[in-house]
Amino acid sequence: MSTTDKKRIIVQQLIDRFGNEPGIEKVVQKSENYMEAIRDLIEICGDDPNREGLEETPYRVLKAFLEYTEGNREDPKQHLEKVFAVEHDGLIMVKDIEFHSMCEHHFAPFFGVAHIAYIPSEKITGLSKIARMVDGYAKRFQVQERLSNQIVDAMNDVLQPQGAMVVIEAKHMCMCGRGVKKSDAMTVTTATRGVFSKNPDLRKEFMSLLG
Ligand SMILES: Nc1nc2c(ncn2[C@@H]2O[C@H](COP(=O)(O)OP(=O)(O)OP(=O)(O)O)[C@@H](O)[C@H]2O)c(=O)[nH]1
Ligand SMILES: [Zn+2]
Repeated sequence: MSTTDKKRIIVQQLIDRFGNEPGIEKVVQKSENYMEAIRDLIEICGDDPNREGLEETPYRVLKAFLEYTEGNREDPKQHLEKVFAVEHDGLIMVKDIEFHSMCEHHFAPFFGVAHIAYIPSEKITGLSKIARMVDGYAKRFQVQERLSNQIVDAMNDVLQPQGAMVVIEAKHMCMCGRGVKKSDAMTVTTATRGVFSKNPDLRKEFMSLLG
């Protein structure tokens, strides 16, 4: 495939993602600048952007970044808005929700699992919708703490439960092959709202359900 064909594909992908919003030309221009910058980066790193394996890399990288940041182009709370009225007074937990995110400091992936629990008031939502909401916040340039808070706030704002809690366990690639190089380090964050903030027994129940 020729370079022109590949550029056309990227432009088409941009149009698919951004629609015909005013500003699309600007996005396309910035994308071209960015792809030139990636070629410069390859040179700065001491390699040849024209060699076969790297020739298409600027396009691949742009495509990959559009995918990593898909969540910027949606409001993840909307997934939760399809609610049901079911009487349930106990804890509802979805655990081991796999996610992949992107460290905003190094543009290195961080990934792991989110465990989410809530005690409803009147509204409950579909279980898969909770996982979709997690993806929407993960697919952005993130830090783990903000991801935890955005998830628990979405649960709290849309479902208005008695309380909600999230625990995230993740591995940060920026701490593995570079920098401090601690490949076994796992980062655990928690965020609580409502009754989970006030009641240590509920937090214990959450933790015991995690096993
Ligand atoms: N709190 C928090 N820190 C993060 C997260 N992801 C990456 N970091 C940290 O962000 C920090 C950025 O530190 P800087 O000193 O500005 O960057 P750096 O020189 O590349 O740091 P090193 O990684 O220590 O080499 C590092 O300590 C990372 O471990 C995250 O999700 N939450
Ligand atoms: Zn990082």
